[in-house]
Amino acid sequence: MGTALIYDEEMTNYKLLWVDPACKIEVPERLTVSYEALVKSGLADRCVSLPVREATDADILLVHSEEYLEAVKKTPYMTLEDLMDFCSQYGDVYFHPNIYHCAKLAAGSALQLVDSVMMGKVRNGMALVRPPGHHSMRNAASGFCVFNNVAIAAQYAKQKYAVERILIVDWDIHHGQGVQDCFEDDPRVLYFSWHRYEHQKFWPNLRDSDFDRVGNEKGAGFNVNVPWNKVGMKNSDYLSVFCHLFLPVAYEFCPDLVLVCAGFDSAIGDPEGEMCATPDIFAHLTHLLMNLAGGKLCAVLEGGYNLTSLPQSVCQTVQTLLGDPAPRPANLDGPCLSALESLHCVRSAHKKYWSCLKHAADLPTCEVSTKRNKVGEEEINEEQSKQEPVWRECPKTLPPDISAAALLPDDGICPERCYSLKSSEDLDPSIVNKLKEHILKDTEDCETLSTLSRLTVLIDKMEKNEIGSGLALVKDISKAVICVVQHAAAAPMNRVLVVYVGDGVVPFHTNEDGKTLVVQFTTQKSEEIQSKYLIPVCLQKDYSDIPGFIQATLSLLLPLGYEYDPSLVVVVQTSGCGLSHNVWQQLIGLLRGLAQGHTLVLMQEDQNAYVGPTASSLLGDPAPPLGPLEAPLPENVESTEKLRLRLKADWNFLLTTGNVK
Ligand SMILES: NCCCNCCCCCC(=O)CS
Ligand SMILES: [Zn+2]
Repeated sequence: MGTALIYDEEMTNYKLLWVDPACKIEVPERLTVSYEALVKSGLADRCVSLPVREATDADILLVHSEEYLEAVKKTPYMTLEDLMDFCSQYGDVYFHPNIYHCAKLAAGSALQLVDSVMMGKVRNGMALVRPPGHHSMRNAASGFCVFNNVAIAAQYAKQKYAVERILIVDWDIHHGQGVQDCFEDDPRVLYFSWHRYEHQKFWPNLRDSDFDRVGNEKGAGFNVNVPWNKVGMKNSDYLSVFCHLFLPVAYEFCPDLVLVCAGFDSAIGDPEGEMCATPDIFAHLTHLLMNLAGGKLCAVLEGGYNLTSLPQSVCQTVQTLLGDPAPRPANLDGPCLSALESLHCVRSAHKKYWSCLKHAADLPTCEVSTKRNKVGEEEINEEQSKQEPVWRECPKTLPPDISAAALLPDDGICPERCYSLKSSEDLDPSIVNKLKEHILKDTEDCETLSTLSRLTVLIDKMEKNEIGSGLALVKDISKAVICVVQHAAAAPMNRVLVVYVGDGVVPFHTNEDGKTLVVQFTTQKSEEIQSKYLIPVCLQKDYSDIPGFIQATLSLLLPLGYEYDPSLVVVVQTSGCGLSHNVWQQLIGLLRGLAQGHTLVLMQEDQNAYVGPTASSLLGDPAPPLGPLEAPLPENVESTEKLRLRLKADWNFLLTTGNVK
């Protein structure tokens, strides 16, 4: 199934007709540069182009009042001074004779996305629209927004498709107070928003945007606000909030549909956001949401005012929706202190509503710590913040010709869409000799020889990005792991993350050079941590505690993986670990966001039941939903938390609170 793209140049046919400094950044070129970038990069052609449509009165009345709609209907016939007068009753928004028409198209585009995703015509999609929507209220326009496109889409999905649970992720740099207002007592709509706040000094300057606004009555817990109290937030800050807050809560909620208020004023260079996250981060944010709701994701453009970073961010988002692997994230150095304080506050405000946060630290006793700068927190000095920010544009990556290769026993059936690495591949004698002297000293059995040499061929092709990912069923998994790790780690720049699922001794020791990082999910009690690079995640009894496994994956494995930033991810499943296919697919799907999607899965020969599910995830198919998650086993929460507290001295991404001590 494909990715929908909705765009119509009619939505560029309105603009600011008078002088208003607060509104001058919202220009038609925002849409044209974004769409042109999609065309130029070839991404538009890979999408399913859907036509726009006008939202009807009934659609708009799902969120807005009749009197507001009637008032907006009059604007096409207003004179210039009437229009200016009409705007003065609202904040930071302008009207134009054609904006009502465009606002109906913007809202209608979001509905087109919902229809095509819910009817299974496409897997996901993006709508490039203006005017944006997330600030507009039931009775008022606000912040360049006329109708609340995403809120209308959510109400529409509930009404027309009886969708039980909808997640709205608002990564725009402003708080979508219109969305919050619409759903704050609705437990069927979970709203995530981060936003520049600066202790209420930033627009829209609302007390209701702070972390303690968690929703009302039945909706308590279903409104999650992450205030950024400083500018200059970076990729690490955004990823930390996803790993330690948004994703654990989203997986517990288990939405049937994900809507994204895709504003890109949270990217570097934007005059409103003044943040430092680079456009490629949106590939990761999109990727991390794509294994929710069976991949049903509708992204609707909100803000984004830097005409260079906006198109780059839009391309990163659409390319990921199409299934291309995300680029390796550049220099992640961990969350800043201010971000950690915000994260700490939000997690403690929500710990009573979400079992995945039950263990979260309580608010710091001196609540003031979120109100003033911590001593020593470096201030972005004045002239530095005055300079025009520059960033390296992410190199255009074409997806590899072969997305996934399978290395199976000769009688194995290669899953469709997978390339089969047959044993007929002529064995390169140099590889064979190297293997003989290094690994296969004694045994001469040619089957192992053939398997191992094909594995090294596979790794070389992945390194050259000729093949994206691979799966192999092998007889002797220890030998295979040793061979793969040695071969992959040999190249100087390479780093290999080995995710070991199942008991048994890891068949090689990780030396302190950091070339390999092993994270082992095991049911055996772990003694002290041997090394920074061999991390035993101990899950009690078996792997039946799915919430516990997911919690460890999201808040331990993923942050470690992002900080380690491997060039290859090797996932090893030893037999009998009994992980359910769906959980296994979530694990593979999430890990695919690392190493530019270069994931190699090694399994014992007797596990060909996992071949299909593994291939599906390696090919970028969304993993099936797990269903709403119960509370993880207390002993698993405890052991994972203890491990995190022990490791956070070495790994910044494991921090979740401001008191970094
Ligand atoms: N009144 C002082 C100037 C503040 N500027 C606010 C502009 C609204 C931004 C809305 C937006 O970007 C939608 S995503
Ligand atoms: Zn915005």
